[in-house]
Amino acid sequence: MTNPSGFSLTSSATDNSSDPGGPVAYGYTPAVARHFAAHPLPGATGRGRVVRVDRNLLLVAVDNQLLHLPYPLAGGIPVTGDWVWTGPNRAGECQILAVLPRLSELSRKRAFEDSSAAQVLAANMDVVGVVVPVDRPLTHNRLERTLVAAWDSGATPLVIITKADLAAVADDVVGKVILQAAGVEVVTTSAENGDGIDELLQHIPPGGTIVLLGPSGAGKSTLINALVGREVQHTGAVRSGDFKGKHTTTSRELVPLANGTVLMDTPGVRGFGLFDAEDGMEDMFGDVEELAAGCRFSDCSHQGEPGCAVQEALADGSLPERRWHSYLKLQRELAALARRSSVAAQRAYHREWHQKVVSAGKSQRWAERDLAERQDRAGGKDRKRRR
Ligand SMILES: Nc1nc2c(ncn2[C@@H]2O[C@H](COP(=O)(O)OP(=O)(O)OP(=O)(O)O)[C@@H](O)[C@H]2O)c(=O)[nH]1
Ligand SMILES: [Zn+2]
Repeated sequence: MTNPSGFSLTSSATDNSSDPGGPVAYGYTPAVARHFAAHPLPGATGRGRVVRVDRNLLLVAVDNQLLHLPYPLAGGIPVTGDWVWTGPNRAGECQILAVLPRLSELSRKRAFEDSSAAQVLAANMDVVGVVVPVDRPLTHNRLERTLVAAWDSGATPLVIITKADLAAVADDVVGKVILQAAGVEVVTTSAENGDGIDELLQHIPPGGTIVLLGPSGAGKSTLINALVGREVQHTGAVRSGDFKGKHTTTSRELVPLANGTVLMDTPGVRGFGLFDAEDGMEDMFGDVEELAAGCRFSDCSHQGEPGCAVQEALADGSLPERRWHSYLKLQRELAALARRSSVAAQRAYHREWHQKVVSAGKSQRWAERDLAERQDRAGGKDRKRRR
């Protein structure tokens, strides 16, 4: 195989038999290999992942090298985390040929933009870590809305409590956050004394990518340092197609961690706009709510009642249809979260009650029988399903 641009082509699109092909240190898992196989591209010879986005060039891990490559001429604008097909251009230089469909994405969407105008910030995260410091916990509402946005990205949210060593406040806050997290898993960490770091890593699937979101001062940088402290040194030199042989050290936004997972540390993503006072999610639909408050009936369902301000605004175009639909969608998601939250609260209550009974010296069996009887008395009909 010729190697005109000075780097080795270690895989081929047509050879998907044995070699893993892609940049394994950057999250190239068997699932990603299948994603490539499902989106073949004639002429593609390399499989890469965008490690950092700069103004003029993209830093891309291609197979087992890091390369600076120009933006592709067509086929979408890559963002950090994107999987790309690469191959030689006519001059024989490596270039990005196509961006694969994203498995998840975080995008910033301002209140009055429609979704096509949303700016994608990062792609293909598996876990969105919502960082909540014990010394300044989020309000219930804000945590819920952040979790909605995290679910919306297509990744799995994980609530990461930081600074748990601040004992005076920790227990109280941890308990509250677990209830508010509505069934989303919660890990408690302290970068100060190293607690919970291993547990956090275990919540990332093998080869998976995690990104951290959280307000300024939440402890993200400190947590990242604790995670990267175990970083595998990447030995491949960075080489640019334009400056052959010129080696440069470079910072990366995707950082391979020692256990094979990948940390995404993209400055623009960290705060994610969610926590900015001016365009916080909380304020996103203030105008819609104000509008709805002007309906003739206070319990207006906005579905055709007389004097409905929402229907009027939709009719005269002052409330765009799409915006009304996103408002309804967010309301539905919040309602679903609230339902899950109360189920989680019930489970937590039962667990706690069991523990109290057991620690009082009674058997678990007795506790369960008694619980079942209490539920029967309370009108529960599901006794048969109980063991
Ligand atoms: N006690 C304690 N303090 C911590 C811990 N982690 C971070 N801090 C402190 O919290 C403050 C903020 O931490 P950062 O890591 O800078 O927070 P950040 O989320 O990166 O903030 P931005 O860079 O503004 O987004 C610093 O003073 C840290 O020393 C911890 O585990 N325990
Ligand atoms: Zn109405």
